[in-house]
Parts: sequence; structure tokens; C-alpha cells
Amino acid sequence: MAEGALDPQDLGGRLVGGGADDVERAAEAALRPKRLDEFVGQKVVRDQLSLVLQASLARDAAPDHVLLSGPPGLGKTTLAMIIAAELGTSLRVTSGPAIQHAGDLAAVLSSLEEGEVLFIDEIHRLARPAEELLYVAMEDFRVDVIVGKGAGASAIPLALPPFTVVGATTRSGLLPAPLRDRFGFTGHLDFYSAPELERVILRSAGLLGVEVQHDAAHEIAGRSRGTPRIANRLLRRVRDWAQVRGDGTLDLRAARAALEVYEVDPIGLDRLDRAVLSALCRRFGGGPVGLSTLAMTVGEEPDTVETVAEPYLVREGLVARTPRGRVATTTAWQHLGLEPPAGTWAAGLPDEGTGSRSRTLFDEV
Ligand SMILES: Nc1ncnc2c1ncn2[C@@H]1O[C@H](COP(=O)(O)OP(=O)(O)OP(=O)(O)O)[C@@H](O)[C@H]1O
Ligand SMILES: [Mg+2]
Repeated sequence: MAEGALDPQDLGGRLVGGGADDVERAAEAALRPKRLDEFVGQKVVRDQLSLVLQASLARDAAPDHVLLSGPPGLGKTTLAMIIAAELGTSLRVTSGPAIQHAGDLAAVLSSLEEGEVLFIDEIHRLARPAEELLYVAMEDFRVDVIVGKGAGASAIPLALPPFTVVGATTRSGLLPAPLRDRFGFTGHLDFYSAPELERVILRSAGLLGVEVQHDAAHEIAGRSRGTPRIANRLLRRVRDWAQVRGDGTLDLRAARAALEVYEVDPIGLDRLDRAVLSALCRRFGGGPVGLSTLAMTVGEEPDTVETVAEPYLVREGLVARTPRGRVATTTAWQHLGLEPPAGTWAAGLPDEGTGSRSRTLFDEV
């Protein structure tokens, strides 16, 4: 492996990754807010959703279909569950990748009961035939069941009771317009502020039955990359440290020591992020350098660098993507404790010369 390369295994349990595996999802279930007023932050989406739900309850009719978009770990699944709970109805869960054939979706749809909420996670990954079936179901509350094959096949319309689709996507730009248009309400979840994450941490600590001091919560929040899932995960690691190496108190010392053990730095960068920054500055003098060269230098696949490390580095203004490649900004040099060379990009400034701008993974490409 190249110098400074990372063991690919390290990425599996990446402490600051936005995604979650099955084990983590089980741990998360206990920490999920159950009602809208417990849901921290996202004031705009919360207010809008609250109106949609209250109006639906007042009319005693299923609300419009809801699309929730935003990066992993910001609360899309949590909100879907809250929608069903606030409506006092049950939630049926499926996902784009789980629906292989249109028939699978037809089976789910035809078993829905009146007023139920159907949650379709990763809705941008639905197969095309299933998507087309969904258009009709969402608009006309009908599925066309196909009987027979080839020229003799015929469609038998089956009426569905009113229901509400809640779709979740990390890539709303990949949703075809006809599907996007069928959602009456779209909520876009944004990264959380540090004070909001502190509230998430204090709330979770309460549910875990541990006491976390305010300065420790503040420290953890600052390293959580704007993401409640990461905040909860770091909190659990700090709790481990406090129990095993400390005196059980979740104080600032425990937070700092635990996060040092896990190599999460003060702004939430992990080894891969720092390896990318270090290669950019130390090896390539700040760039511009192409993605594949950069990836090779840190011993990773280009895709990993682009989807795992880069979005946060770009969002934090440490790296900019330019038509000629990646460049380190002054902030990146300073973060590594290095003096930026003359002419280094200032953080976050769009490249006006070429008319392009830095963009993140979640921008619509
Ligand atoms: N606003 C919030 N307040 C408190 N906790 C939250 C909030 N949003 C998310 N969480 C916590 O973060 C965890 C992850 O949230 P959730 O599973 O809803 O994210 P997601 O957007 O569905 O992610 P993915 O795209 O990976 O499916 C949950 O355990 C939940 O407890
Ligand atoms: Mg989810």
C-alpha cells in the first residue's frame, strides 16, 4: 500500500461515517425521538410538517405524500416513524433496493390499510417499472394488476384505500421529476448546528441513563460533523472510555481522551480525512490534483475518497473541487499546522474565474 495508506478494514466501522450498520441501527432505536416535539432542530421542516399533520388530522383524511431528503444520519427514518405516530396510524417499511420487481411493490400496496403510512427508504433506488406503478398508486390510489403474459396480458385495476407515502432519499437529485412531483410536501434536512447536537447528546445521555457534563457534550457536538447519528455514536464511545478507563464521569477529560483513542480530531476528521488533507498539502503542494491520483496516494478507491471523505472536507471549506482537480484551502493547511503557500485558495470561495463552484456529494449533479 502507498505511504500513509489506510487499512480498508478501517472503513467498515468508521466512527465518523454518516451511515449505520444493523448493529448500530438496533442501538439507535432506543434513542429515536418518538414525537415531533422531541425531535431536536430542523425547525423549518418540523413546523411545516406539523402543519401538514395537523391539517390532516383536522380533516380526518390521509395527508399528502411526504418526501424527506438529506444526508445520512440526519433523521429521515426517525421523522417517518414520527409521522405515523402523530397520525396515530401504523408504519409499513420498505426500501428501493428491497423492491426488485413491480410485483413486489404491487403486493405491498394492495395490502395497505386505510390511512397507513408506507415508508420507502432510499426511494431513488426503485427500479423503473416499480416507480411507474408507484406514480399511479400515489396519484390515483390504484394498482394495475397484470394478468397473463405477452400479447394476451391485461391489466386489472385494483382500487387502494387512501394512504400516505413517505419517501426518504440521500440523493434527491436522482429522483425522476414525475416521482418528485407526486409528493405534496418535501422536507430537506440540513446538517445540525453544534448547540442542536448538544441537545441531542444531552437527551440521548438521559435515555442511556448516564450523566454527561455540559462541556463534554459541547466537545462531542463539535466533533460530530453536524450529524445526530455521529453524535450518538461518539457519546457511546465516550461512555465506554469513562467506564473502562475513567471514573464513570462523562466529563471533558473523558470526551477528549476517548476521541483521541478513536482518532477523531477536534473538528471531527478521522484518519482517512486527514490522510487526504495531508497528501494534498504535503505531497502535492496543495493541488490541484486529480481524484484518482489523490486516492492512489492514500491507498483508497477513488469512490471511497469521493463519497466518504470529500463531502465533509468540501463542506467545511478544507478542500475545493475545481475543474482541474482538488485543492487544499488555507484552512486545510492551518488545520495540519502548516503555513499555506502564497496564492492558496481561501476557504469556501467559489472559483469565479471558471464560473464553477465547489459542490458536495449531496448537491444535485
Ligand atoms: N432531530 C433529532 N433529534 C434527536 N435525535 C435524532 C434526530 N435526528 C436523528 N436523530 C438520531 O440519529 C439517529 C439516526 O437518525 P435516522 O436513522 O433517522 O437517520 P436517517 O436520515 O434515516 O439516516 P439514513 O440516511 O442512514 O437512513 C437516530 O438514532 C436518531 O435517534
Ligand atoms: Mg434512514
